[in-house]
Amino acid sequence: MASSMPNCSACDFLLSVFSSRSRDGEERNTLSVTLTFAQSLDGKIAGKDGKQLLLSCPESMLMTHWMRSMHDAILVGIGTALNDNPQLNTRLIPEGLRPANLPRPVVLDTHLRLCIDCKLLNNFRQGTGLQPWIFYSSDSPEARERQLALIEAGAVLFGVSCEDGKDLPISSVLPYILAGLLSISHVLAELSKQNIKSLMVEGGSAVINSFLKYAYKPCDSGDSPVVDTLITTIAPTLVGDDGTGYTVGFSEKKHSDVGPGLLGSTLH
Ligand SMILES: NC(=O)C1=CN([C@@H]2O[C@H](COP(=O)(O)OP(=O)(O)OC[C@H]3O[C@@H](n4cnc5c(N)ncnc54)[C@H](O)[C@@H]3O)[C@@H](O)[C@H]2O)C=CC1
Ligand SMILES: Nc1nc(O)c(N)c(N[C@@H]2O[C@H](COP(=O)(O)O)[C@@H](O)[C@H]2O)n1
Repeated sequence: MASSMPNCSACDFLLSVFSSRSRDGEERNTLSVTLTFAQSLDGKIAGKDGKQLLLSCPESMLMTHWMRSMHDAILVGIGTALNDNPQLNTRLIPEGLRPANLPRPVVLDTHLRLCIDCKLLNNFRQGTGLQPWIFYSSDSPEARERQLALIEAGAVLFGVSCEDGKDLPISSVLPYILAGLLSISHVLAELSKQNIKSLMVEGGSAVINSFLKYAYKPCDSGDSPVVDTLITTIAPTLVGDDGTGYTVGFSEKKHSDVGPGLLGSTLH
């Protein structure tokens, strides 16, 4: 893939970030995870009540689409799927340059709330997107109905268990369980089983929190950290306190290869 990328600032930036990592991934033969999102200077990824914001400049949006083209699958949470109705495709790459292989859309949707007429399913039905993979964890009769409706609409479903919150203080366990957060290690293990070698995680805030929580901690099944690469787009704007942000901080552990890149008006 990398060899077919044209000379442009977005591609140069991505090649500089990923060239060493792909060698690592090949050697380790494991799933590589990129966590990436756009934020304001004051750390917000969306406006009040989750209002979708265009934080990336055009150069940075193009970089994001090139980055999508370098991954086998793109993951978002159901909050983002319902709020933004994203396509998670590579349509901003000019047609002659756009790689033929499309990334697989993946949604973490504990209670199977995805709309059957969302763009992800519409694109699949129209032949312009891969079948979305939905990870869920519900066994109620209503969930059974939703399963059938989503399968009929074109989704592929994977049942996984939820995080049990065993590392949390006792007072936080109940709200955590009620939130129904799927086990990230189980989701990643299933994606690996399905031959996904590279995963790009785009958000939203709860999903970013989950991946930051696990970023520098080994999964149950392996020794490597879950997140291999973190790319944050920082837009020169302020959203304010009522905006939506992530709440989990970054670990103090030393990071290797930290570096900035400027594309258009945004820093990465
Ligand atoms: N600026 C950016 O780059 C991006 C911004 N966004 C924004 O994020 C907002 C949506 O964020 P949220 O409402 O927090 O929704 P989200 O997209 O993070 O989805 C959260 C939901 O996913 C489900 N889920 C299942 N397993 C989970 C797990 N292990 N960890 C976390 N969630 C899990 C739960 O039902 C949870 O409520 C929107 O306003 C959207 O515009 C979304 C993506 C990127
Ligand atoms: N890179 C980036 N910059 C922003 O300013 C954004 N708001 C986002 N949002 C993410 O992109 C999804 C929309 O994807 P499509 O354009 O529909 O393919 C949105 O759901 C967020 O995940 N990203």
